[in-house]
Amino acid sequence: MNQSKEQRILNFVLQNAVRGDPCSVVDTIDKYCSQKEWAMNVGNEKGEILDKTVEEVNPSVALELGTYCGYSAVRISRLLKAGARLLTVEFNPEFAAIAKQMIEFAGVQDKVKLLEGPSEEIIPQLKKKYEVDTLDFVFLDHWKDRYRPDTILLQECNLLRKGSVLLADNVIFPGAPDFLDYVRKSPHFQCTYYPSHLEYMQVEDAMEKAVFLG
Ligand SMILES: C[C@H](C[C@H]1O[C@@H](n2cnc3c(N)ncnc32)[C@H](O)[C@@H]1O)NC(=O)c1cc(-c2ccc(F)cc2)cc(O)c1O
Ligand SMILES: [Mg+2]
Repeated sequence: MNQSKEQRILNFVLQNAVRGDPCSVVDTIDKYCSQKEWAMNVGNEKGEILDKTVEEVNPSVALELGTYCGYSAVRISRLLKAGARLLTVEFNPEFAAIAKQMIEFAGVQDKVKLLEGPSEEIIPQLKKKYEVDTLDFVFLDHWKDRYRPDTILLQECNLLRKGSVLLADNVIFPGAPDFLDYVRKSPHFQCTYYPSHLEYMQVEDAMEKAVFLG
């Protein structure tokens, strides 16, 4: 049976990146996806906005919604301080299997916990099952029409505290208009807009940062 695109991306990393070096894994995925096959990783341009936000927040507990192949899980976890952890959620079993191997090859498996299932089921389990108190940082990169309901769910589950930072990918393309409307109109969020481009393309995209005010 011929390989999936995600399997081809993983194989290219296994053959060309340096085991245990997260930066080389990130760079190798970007090389493959810009030169050979486009894929929906956050990419290097928006990845630098992600890096700056993670460095600014310096989270002890971070959540990612939408792991895909693990590109941003490796990108985020490489910046985490000792003892900090990233929980990343993916409901497609094929993608989760690829991401697990990507994370292990990069050598960040001790910082990353991959949770397989839909965000709407996993978010309500974070406190009791995954021993989360509150989240310092959340990267939203899953189905774009889930950003708003899952942001509300995070609030309902008391997973956000004063200063928790949400960063959302693709708020322009494919777009998350209801999420933008919600956080920008809410008195509980302070928002910042970061214009950028769709990964590996010259198409306009952007990221939105929403800081929870309590
Ligand atoms: C949604 C995907 C990312 C992943 O999210 C998982 N997922 C979903 N919903 C849930 C859930 N509810 N719980 C857990 N996991 C979940 C899924 O299985 C994918 O692996 N991301 C995108 O679709 C995406 C698409 C584009 C894009 C841009 C231009 C085009 F012409 C076409 C597509 C760009 C991007 O930057 C993206 O991020
Ligand atoms: Mg994205």
